Amino acid sequence: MSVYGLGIVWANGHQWKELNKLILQSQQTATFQQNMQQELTQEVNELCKCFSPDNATDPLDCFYDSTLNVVSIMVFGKRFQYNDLELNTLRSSIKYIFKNGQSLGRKETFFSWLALFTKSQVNEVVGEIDKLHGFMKQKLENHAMENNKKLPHDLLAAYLNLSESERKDRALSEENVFQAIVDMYIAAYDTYTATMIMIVFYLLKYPDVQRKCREEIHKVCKGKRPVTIDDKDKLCYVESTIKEVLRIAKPVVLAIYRTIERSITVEGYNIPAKSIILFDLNDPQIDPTLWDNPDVFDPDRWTNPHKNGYIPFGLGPRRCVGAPTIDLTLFLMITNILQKFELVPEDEKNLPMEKEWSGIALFPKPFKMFMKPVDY
Ligand code: HEM
Repeated sequence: MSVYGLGIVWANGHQWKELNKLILQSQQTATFQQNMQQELTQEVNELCKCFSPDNATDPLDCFYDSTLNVVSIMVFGKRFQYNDLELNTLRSSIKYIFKNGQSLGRKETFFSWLALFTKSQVNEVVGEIDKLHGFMKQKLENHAMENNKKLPHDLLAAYLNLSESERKDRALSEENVFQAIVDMYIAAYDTYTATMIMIVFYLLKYPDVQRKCREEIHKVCKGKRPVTIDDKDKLCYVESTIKEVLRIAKPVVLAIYRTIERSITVEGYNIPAKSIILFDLNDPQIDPTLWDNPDVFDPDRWTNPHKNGYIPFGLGPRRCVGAPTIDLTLFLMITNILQKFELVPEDEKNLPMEKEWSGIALFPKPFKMFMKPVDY
């Protein structure tokens, strides 16, 4: 199988536009959001079972599995059980590709990558991608049999809902869509995991912020009902806390690189055509001309909405294609965890602010934590 030029991340022009439209549209239906909410409620319950009130646990592995499940809900409409065979297959393939072949789709990087790896290693990555395409094909066939075309609540259903002629377009061929799905898993793997872990880290580091979040949740969601999408506007302090972590901790620092077609001049510097541009998403988020005391973690700063300088998901047409859902997902995951559990660090004196760079995202240094049930 050749994977050159397939998928969304390394595509341009018509192919990129069509895949971007399909993925964004699939997230916009009310049925998508309802299904997301339903599946995430289960996801939170299962994720919390990985933790205990008495034994401290490192959250990393569970959070990686949870990331795979978030993308699986978006794509297939369903999460997997943590011990499910299908999740094991997905995990091992994504991990392998992530470690060994992130830039496989791009020809020039593919060749420099080839120089570093033997032919059999290259074949192995392509083999893993091939396996994933087979997995997607099976899922697509199952979806077609389930006949849920009328109310699509995931990407595969939205794809099946396209007309015959739309699917004849090469940009929306099965193998292109399957590779875009692989791209989604790869794009989410470190970014979403690092973001969840970072939010939890700040809640451990700032127990007063955690307490205020929980108080707000209990006040708004009187009784034991789970937090829902409709509560989003009412839980302003939790929303502000999530935003403030994304601003100050910048789990994802760099946008994906772009090339420019024509030469341009920026502040007196000439940038020639075909230059590769990589911009730093962190800089505007801590720019003292845009933010008061930018180095201070202060969720209350969001009481006055900020328009400029907040770009954790990138900007422009190539902004993160998962962003509309991720905003919702982070909210539902964090609120539903905090509603039921107090997050307690194993050692509160050992939560250093230094971060570890994975090559894609910034993670806190490893830590362990307890989850203690709270009365509500
Ligand atoms: C909190 C979690 C996430 C953060 C902070 C994040 C951030 C980003 C950023 C900064 C970019 C580059 C944007 C640019 O170049 O301007 C990006 C691209 C992308 N993200 Fe995310 N992302 C997250 C989660 C996800 C998830 C869950 C998915 C998949 C479902 C996803 C799919 C993608 C894809 C496919 C691209 C490439 C888009 C393109 O090439 O047009 N991301 N993301």
